Amino acid sequence: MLLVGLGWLLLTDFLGLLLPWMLKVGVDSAQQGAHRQLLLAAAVLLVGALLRFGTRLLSRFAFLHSACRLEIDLRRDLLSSLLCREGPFFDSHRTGDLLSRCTNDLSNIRTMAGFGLLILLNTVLVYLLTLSLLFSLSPSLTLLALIPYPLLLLLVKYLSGRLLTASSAVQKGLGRISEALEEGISGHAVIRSYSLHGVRCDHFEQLNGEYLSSSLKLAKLRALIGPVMALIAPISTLLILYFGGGRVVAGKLSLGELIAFNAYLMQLAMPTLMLGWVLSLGQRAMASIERLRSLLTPLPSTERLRLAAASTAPTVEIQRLNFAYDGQPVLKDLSLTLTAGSLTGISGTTGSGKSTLLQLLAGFYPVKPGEINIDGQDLTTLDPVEHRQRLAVVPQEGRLFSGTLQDNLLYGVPGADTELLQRVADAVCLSDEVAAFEEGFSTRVGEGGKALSGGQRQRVALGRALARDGSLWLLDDPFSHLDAATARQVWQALQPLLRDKTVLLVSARVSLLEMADDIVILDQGRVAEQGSHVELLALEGRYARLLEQERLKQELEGLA
Ligand SMILES: Nc1ncnc2c1ncn2[C@@H]1O[C@H](COP(=O)(O)OP(=O)(O)OP(=O)(O)O)[C@@H](O)[C@H]1O
Repeated sequence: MLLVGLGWLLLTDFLGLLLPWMLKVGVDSAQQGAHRQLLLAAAVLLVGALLRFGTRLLSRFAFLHSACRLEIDLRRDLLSSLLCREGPFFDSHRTGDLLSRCTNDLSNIRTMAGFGLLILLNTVLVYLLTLSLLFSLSPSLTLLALIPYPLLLLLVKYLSGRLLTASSAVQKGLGRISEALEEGISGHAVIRSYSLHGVRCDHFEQLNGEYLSSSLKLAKLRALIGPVMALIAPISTLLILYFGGGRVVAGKLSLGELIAFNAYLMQLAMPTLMLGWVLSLGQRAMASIERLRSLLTPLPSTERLRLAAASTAPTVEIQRLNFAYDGQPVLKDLSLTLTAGSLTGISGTTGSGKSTLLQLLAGFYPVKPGEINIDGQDLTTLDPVEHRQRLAVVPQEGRLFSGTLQDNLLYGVPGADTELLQRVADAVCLSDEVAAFEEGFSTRVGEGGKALSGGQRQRVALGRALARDGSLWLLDDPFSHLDAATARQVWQALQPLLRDKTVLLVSARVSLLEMADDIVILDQGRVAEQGSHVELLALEGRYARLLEQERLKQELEGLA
């Protein structure tokens, strides 16, 4: 597409050369009283102008078309690259900033790749073609006309550095504004309930102020470029008028040639002016490319093992697992074995590292070689995509996606039949509520599932995992939003379906762990107690206390 555009551009610029030449022929013919030649020159001029209109249109369309395709390709690569990133990446990048890169930065690159590139190539072509014609008309006059141009080059060099710095500052500011907007909109309920409307607006005002001052700085620089460059054309014209006029008087140059010379020189003026604009555009695009480069850099690929039998329940061995966020230790020397097809329950104090353990098993954060083995294979050597294909993960806040209940329940198995949908809904005790919705499974859940209750959201997230039918289940407190009776009912309905799976269930409600083959109580990243329900009761330790507390709480709630 670019090559086609370049072809049309070349034709446009060739036709551009014809026009001043016809002016020369016309003026010289008029001076000699050759009426027919004058008419012919005028006719060629008219046809040339019309043709140029067409070729210019086609060249622009081709360049803009290719830029749009580039933007689409880059956006697709960006999303695909973002979705491959692990937990640490998302911990260190803000959503608003990432959104700004996927919108504002891409738009800067598209503008440069479309109009910017068109103007740049046009400038090069016009300069090459026009200069060769100018030289053929009068080499000495051409050299005179070019006197101011080295000044232009120096100016371009000086301004480009300053423009790049100013553009980066503007784009960073835009990233901060997007971030504040994103947080303001998604956190609107908290902001209003804490009456922080004024505070947030003041903060936004401050960010806007910073953005304004960096934008003004950039605008001043950009405003300066055009007028400074516009000075160059008149200097050249002045020199040509004085020295060229002298030659016409001396009879060394025809009037037509002087007029054509000046017209060609004028043709250089526009691209020269546009060069300033392209320069600032180019610097903005360079700053954007820099911001996108880190996101688009492919992750280092290591030779990963293919899974032997991903569909059978695996045995997971955790050996002396240590993990820290930013140097802050969370899991310390943790060792645990989940035998194939067993149910392991985990409870413990808040912040003891339960969710972290699940995230590590899902491969969201890197672990050291040998710390986690699945079916005897080191997790760090496994193909992450294949590893995740056997997972059924229910995170603490099971995020739903805009769409219908059906879309969400079958999210992991698009295109599955409605029979599966009904089975899944039955298994997570959601069928009665779905039947009560006017539109049944076609009910829209709203952004993030906000049209559903917390308990319904959790059951949809459970159903989504069930439909996926993984062999390693990682459940992170999936019943926390359900009342004790419903939680027990859902868990009892679910258990028979998980019989041949390896399941790790984190639950703050220890009573749900009674049926587990192995129960682990975590405390500050270490195993505080481990055993079966009977063994831990006999121990009369933390587990027994937690169970008793829960029983008393339920009795009190019952009395109330
Ligand atoms: N992405 C993160 N970046 C930095 N620190 C984190 C991150 N996620 C968790 N932590 C910290 O790690 C510790 C363990 O958190 P984790 O969520 O694993 O605990 P938990 O046992 O699941 O807690 P809860 O029962 O409250 O859900 C906490 O101190 C928490 O502040």
